[in-house]
Amino acid sequence: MSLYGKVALVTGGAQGIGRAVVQSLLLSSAKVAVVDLNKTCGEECKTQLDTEFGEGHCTFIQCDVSHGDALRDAFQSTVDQFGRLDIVINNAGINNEKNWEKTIQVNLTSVIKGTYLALEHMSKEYGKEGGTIINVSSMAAFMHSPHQPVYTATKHGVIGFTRAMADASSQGDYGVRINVLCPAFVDTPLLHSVEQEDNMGKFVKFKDDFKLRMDKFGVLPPSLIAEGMMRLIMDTSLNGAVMKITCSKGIHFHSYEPMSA
Ligand SMILES: NC(=O)C1=CN([C@@H]2O[C@H](COP(=O)(O)OP(=O)(O)OC[C@H]3O[C@@H](n4cnc5c(N)ncnc54)[C@H](O)[C@@H]3O)[C@@H](O)[C@H]2O)C=CC1
Ligand SMILES: CCCCCC(=O)CC\C=C/C=C/C=C/[C@@H](O)[C@@H](O)CCCC(=O)O
Repeated sequence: MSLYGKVALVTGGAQGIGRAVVQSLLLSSAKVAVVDLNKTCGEECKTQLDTEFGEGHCTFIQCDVSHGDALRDAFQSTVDQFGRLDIVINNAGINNEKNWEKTIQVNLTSVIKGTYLALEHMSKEYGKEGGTIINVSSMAAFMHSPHQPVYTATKHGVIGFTRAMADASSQGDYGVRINVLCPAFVDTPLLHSVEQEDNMGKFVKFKDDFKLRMDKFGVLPPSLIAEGMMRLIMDTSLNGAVMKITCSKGIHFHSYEPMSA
C-alpha cells in the first residue's frame, strides 16, 4: 500500500530505529518530518535522503522533545510545510540512569505530549481527518533487569498510556489508531550507552549481565523494527496493539487477559 499524499512526523528520526523508519516511510511515498535534537546528525540525514529521494520529500526540524513548546512548534512546522499530518511516531528515547529525571521526561512525558499534540492535528474531536500514532516502548517492559530501573519504568508507562489512549480513541471516536511497539535489543548507538558510567551511574557495574542477555537473546537490525512499524501503520484493524519484535519470535503481538471485575 502506498502512503502517497500522507505526512509523517518521526521523533528521534536522525539515527538508529527512527532513521530506518524514516527510510521506509519515504520508500512508501509519504512526506516525512525528522524531528531530532542532534543537529549534525539530522542535517546529514536530510542531505542523504534528499540525494536518494529528491528534495521536498523530507524536512529536518531540530527539537528537544522534552521541551513542550519546542515540540508543539515542531508539529506546527510540519503541518505548515506539508499541509497536513497523518502518522506520528513517538520514538525518541534515552538510556540515562544517572540523570533519571531526564529519562522520564524524554521517554515518557514527551511520548504523552507527542500523543496529545498528534491528536490535536489528527483527531476528529478537533475536526481533523484521523490518523495513526505509534509509541516506542521496549521488551524491557516485559523482561526487567537490574541495570535500567528507570528506563524500564518509562517503557512500562508507555505501554499503559498507549493502551488507555487507544481505548479513549475508539470510545471517543477520534478516528486515530494508537499502537505501541516493543523491540528487543537493536543494533543502534543507544545500545552502546550501557557501557558508559555517564549514562548508567552506579548501575554500570551490571553491564556484563546486560551483555550476557544480548548474547543470549541476540541483536536485531533496525530495518526489522521499521518493517514492524510499517505493519502497524498499514493494518487499519490495529488499535491498542502491543507489538513485540524479538530474535526468537520475530514480529508478533502480546496478548492480554480480558478485563475482569
Ligand atoms: N536500541 C535498542 O536496543 C532499543 C531501543 N528501543 C527504543 O527505541 C527508541 C529509539 O532508540 P534507538 O534508535 O536505539 O536510539 P538512538 O540513540 O540510536 O537514536 C535515538 C535518536 O533520538 C534522538 N533524541 C534523543 N533525545 C532526544 C530529545 N530529547 N529530543 C529529540 N530527539 C532526541 C537522538 O538524537 C537520536 O537521533 C528509543 O525509544 C529506545 O528506548 C527499544 C528497545 C530496544
Ligand atoms: C541500553 C539501552 C538499550 C535498551 C535496550 C532495550 O530496550 C532492550 C530490551 C530488553 C530486553 C530484551 C529481551 C528479549 C527477549 C527475547 O528475545 C525473547 O526471548 C523474549 C520472548 C518473549 C516474547 O516475545 O513474548
